[in-house]
Amino acid sequence: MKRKIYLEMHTLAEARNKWRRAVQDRRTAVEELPVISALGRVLARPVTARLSVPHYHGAAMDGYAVKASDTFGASAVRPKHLTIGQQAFAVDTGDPLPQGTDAVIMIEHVDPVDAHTLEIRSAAFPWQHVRKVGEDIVAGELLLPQQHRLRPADLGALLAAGVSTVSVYAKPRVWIQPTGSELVPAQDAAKAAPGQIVEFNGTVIAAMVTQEGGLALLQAGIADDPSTLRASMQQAAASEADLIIFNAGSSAGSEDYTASLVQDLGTLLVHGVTMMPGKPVLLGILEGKPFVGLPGYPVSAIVAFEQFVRPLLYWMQGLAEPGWTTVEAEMGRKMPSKLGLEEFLRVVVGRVQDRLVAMPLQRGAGVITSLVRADGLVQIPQESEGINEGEAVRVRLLRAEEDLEHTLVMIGSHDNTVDVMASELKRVDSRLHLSSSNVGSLGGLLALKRGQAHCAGAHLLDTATGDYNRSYVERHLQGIPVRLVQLVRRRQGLVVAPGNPKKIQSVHDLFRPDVRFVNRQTGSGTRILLDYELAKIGRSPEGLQGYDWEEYTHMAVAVNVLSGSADCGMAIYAAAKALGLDFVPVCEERYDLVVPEACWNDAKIQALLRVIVSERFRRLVEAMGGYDPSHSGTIVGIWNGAAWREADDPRGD
Ligand SMILES: Nc1nc2c(c(=O)[nH]1)N[C@H]1C(S)=C(S)[C@@H](COP(=O)(O)OP(=O)(O)OC[C@H]3O[C@@H](n4cnc5c(N)ncnc54)[C@H](O)[C@@H]3O)O[C@H]1N2
Ligand code: MOO
Repeated sequence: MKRKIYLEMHTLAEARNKWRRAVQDRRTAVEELPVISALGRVLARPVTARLSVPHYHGAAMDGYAVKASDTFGASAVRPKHLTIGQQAFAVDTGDPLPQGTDAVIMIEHVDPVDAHTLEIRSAAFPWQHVRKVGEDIVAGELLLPQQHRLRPADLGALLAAGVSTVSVYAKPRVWIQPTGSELVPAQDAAKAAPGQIVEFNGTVIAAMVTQEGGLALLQAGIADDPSTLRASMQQAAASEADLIIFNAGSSAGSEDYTASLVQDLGTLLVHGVTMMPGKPVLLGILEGKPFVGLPGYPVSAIVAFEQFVRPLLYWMQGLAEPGWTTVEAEMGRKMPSKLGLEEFLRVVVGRVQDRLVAMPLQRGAGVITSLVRADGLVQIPQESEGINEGEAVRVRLLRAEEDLEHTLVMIGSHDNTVDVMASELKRVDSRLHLSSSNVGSLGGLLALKRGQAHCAGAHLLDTATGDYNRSYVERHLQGIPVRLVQLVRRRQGLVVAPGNPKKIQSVHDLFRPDVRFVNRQTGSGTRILLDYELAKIGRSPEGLQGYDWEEYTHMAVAVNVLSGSADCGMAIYAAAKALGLDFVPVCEERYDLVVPEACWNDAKIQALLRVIVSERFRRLVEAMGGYDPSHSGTIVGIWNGAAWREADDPRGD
């Protein structure tokens, strides 16, 4: 089969219009359902009431049923007497009115004179405290229109009106076919070899189908060779499914045959939309059934689903596509975007000092956790070259709007203890949510300067003093009062092969001719730390084998040690632990929370401070290894915007 490159690309608006024109009028079959199992379903026909409700005149209060005309003239000065059993009949709420009565007097408003007589001090008006026939529902009236989605109260009205079954649109049945020879089932995740990928998009897509009212028919992954794909497409087309989704194999790769097959077996409407993520999405009709090829990258698949599958699931049940909840926020960082591509940016959102701030997360379409962590999505129109820092943007929320009030925005350098903080905050108050965006330590300080975060995480070593963060605060936060709160001390050291075969004990050993080192990139905190350690022993990097070999992450350093390419490298303990390597501690660095004075009394910050001084937090952090939390929560400096004031009271007040 010939390799298929995109047909002409469509803009998102064009593609959505074309799709709407092609499939908007499709409806699923109509089925008859018992009312008790019809919650959330959409009526295919109007429903009229079979019975009136109530179907008899009934008492609306506990008391006595009377004929109103018998009570006329009663007053406080001229009370009237009624004979029980002849003029007044005891009734409870809901009882039918005895023959000849037309009103109820509440029990509180009658005075018994004797066993047979009541005294009343005011007249009853006709139909007082009576639920008349048909007060609620009149037999034959329209109870609910068609295309109405049933809610709990609707079910009650239907049953009361004598309607026990309803005609509803069948849930759209959605065939979901993950494709790719590299896929392995999730239960074999631990056995996946390089090049093999755990199949999870199928589950994500099925969950979205369920959430939007469809019925997911999730298939096991299949190899993406043309004959297997063709056979499974034919099977899907012949099935009971109303809509077919194939996942992956949508782009231009040599194994991406889906587009050609759809063209072969049906009609290809769209292949390629100027959106990101989701560009290679494919729309067509396969033997009369709508067909959507969702891209393989998980974020692309989700974004494309929202644009093309979600509306169809509603149309198929006769509903318009519902809108999204959006809020206006201020963009925390400049985000350039490609002209001609509609971009969907994942952001964290929180209210900082009365402004809603949106901070972008990772952009990669393969990063599923960017959607796990995101509070919202910002759509950058294709005619825009990006968003400037401080610009107002519309954010489509992925969480409830009121959650934003309980979101603590943390910006700066990431560390594993931040995750412990986040989960502990939730434990003490399930509403509290820590949203963090990793922009590096310095980026965090700059965000504080712009008032865009409740706190920042920083570990900036001043090589002149050996102290952390202070000189950087002095330089970058002039006029912005902040407090430095120690979060943890974190161990940095030499990652070595298991058993430390080269007996590397300290940075002195890095100069041995039999030791090959792997370094971190210039400007990284760890590189600054190494240089600092070398300076402390009076050595220049000269003669250190591998000093110029730069890797960009702690894990990349550790991987080189694991593979034997290097004998050691400098990294945090967690990186060594993750790969089962040994670790020779070299020094500890301080990781601080930088909290603006303006946020200090914010309830979320106070909750965070309580968490990090807790015994439980210390235990959890200690258990991870490589951390010293013994001074967590200590205020290590109070900066008034121009000068430092020392503080050793752990809570500062
Ligand atoms: N030369 C070009 N290459 C690519 C283009 C392009 O225009 N020209 N487009 C890129 C874009 S944009 C996207 S998005 C991806 C889409 O790729 P496919 O739809 O063809 O999917 P695969 O290549 O098979 O898979 C990509 C990637 O997705 C993950 N994946 C796939 N299936 C699953 C699954 N069931 N569960 C979890 N994860 C899955 C996996 O990481 C694959 O590696 O193409 C670019 N390439
Ligand atoms: O457009 Mo692809 O869907 O980003 O990665």
